Amino acid sequence: MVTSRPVAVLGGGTMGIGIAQVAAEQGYTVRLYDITDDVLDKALAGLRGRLEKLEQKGKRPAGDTELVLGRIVPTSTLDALHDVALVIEAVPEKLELKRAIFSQLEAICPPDAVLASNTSSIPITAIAGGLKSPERVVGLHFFNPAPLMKLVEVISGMHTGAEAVAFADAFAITLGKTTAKCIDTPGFIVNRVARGFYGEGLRLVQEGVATKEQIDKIARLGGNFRMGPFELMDLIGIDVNLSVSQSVYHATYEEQRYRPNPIQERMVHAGDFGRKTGRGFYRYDQ
Ligand SMILES: C[C@H](O)CC(=O)SCCNC(=O)CCNC(=O)[C@H](O)C(C)(C)COP(=O)(O)OP(=O)(O)OC[C@H]1O[C@@H](n2cnc3c(N)ncnc32)[C@H](O)[C@@H]1OP(=O)(O)O
Ligand SMILES: NC(=O)c1ccc[n+]([C@@H]2O[C@H](COP(=O)([O-])OP(=O)(O)OC[C@H]3O[C@@H](n4cnc5c(N)ncnc54)[C@H](O)[C@@H]3O)[C@@H](O)[C@H]2O)c1
Repeated sequence: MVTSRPVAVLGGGTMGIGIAQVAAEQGYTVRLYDITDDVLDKALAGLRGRLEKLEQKGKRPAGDTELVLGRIVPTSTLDALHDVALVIEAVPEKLELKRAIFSQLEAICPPDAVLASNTSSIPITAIAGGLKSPERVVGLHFFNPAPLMKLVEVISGMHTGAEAVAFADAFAITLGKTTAKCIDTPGFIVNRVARGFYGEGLRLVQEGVATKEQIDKIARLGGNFRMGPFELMDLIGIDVNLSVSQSVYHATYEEQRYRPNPIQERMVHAGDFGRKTGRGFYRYDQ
């Protein structure tokens, strides 16, 4: 462990709950913040269900579920973050929302706390812009599902300090992750590389070349990907994926190869966000 003080995770959605889980598994006390107690209850009930299942299968030691959950303290007030050493923000991929939260964090958290964002694509420099101490803002980009994926990108914004990078990097390593340091470039590394995977899959469907089912199967069997692009977009969240596409597109001064696809936009309008809403490119039991 890099600190005995609590760490905070902001947002108990797809990513936040997974990050809270891995931190709690390594002994960190986690303050999990979300907007309502109801959202927090649902997030923790989902985590309990997943942990209990693994415990029943003998994949985790008896009593482990209670131990891990006991270290996650839910809160719907930001003031509860007054004693943390590190914040990992995982709220929706919207710049204005993130900026508003970071400005509150700066006033509430101890002056030495490192403020990290799990953003997929928003420049760390833009999240830190306007803060009094941008040197403590860093990107800590986990991958979905956070408990299983080994990589974490550690991103330096224009004014990120070496101490914040070192602390965030060391923290991720204590979670058993492999880190990749990178500068604040649109989509960082993985999301930049992956734009073609989703974008070309969507174009093939639009052109009537193949169905989403065929493309997913071919990607799995012919490319040895764990999931095809449509299965993966459903896992990530169509809303999140669209935001990432928009963000990379705008950050590259509208390079055509990154242009978001209207199929994604229509699905977001319809509320078909993928696994988390039960319907995306495929249907899921809720
Ligand atoms: C957009 C962002 O900025 C960046 C990103 O995150 S891009 C997305 C990166 N992620 C990927 O590419 C994921 C690719 N897919 C996969 O790795 C796998 O398909 C998968 C791990 C999601 C599911 O695995 P799969 O074998 O198909 O299904 P499943 O049998 O349900 O799960 C396998 C194991 O993972 C566990 N698991 C699945 N989802 C989990 C979750 N959310 N949390 C914890 N454990 C999970 C299951 O419990 C199961 O464990 P067991 O074998 O010990 O019983
Ligand atoms: N989904 C992915 O595959 C993935 C992977 C890596 C990084 N990310 C990034 O992580 C962040 C979160 O993504 P997600 O997929 O977990 O989103 P999500 O939609 O699943 O969850 C977002 C959570 O934030 C909460 N929230 C909304 N407004 C809030 C506020 N003002 N304060 C606190 N919480 C608030 C919501 O209630 C929800 O629980 C985004 O920046 C996203 O780009 C996502």
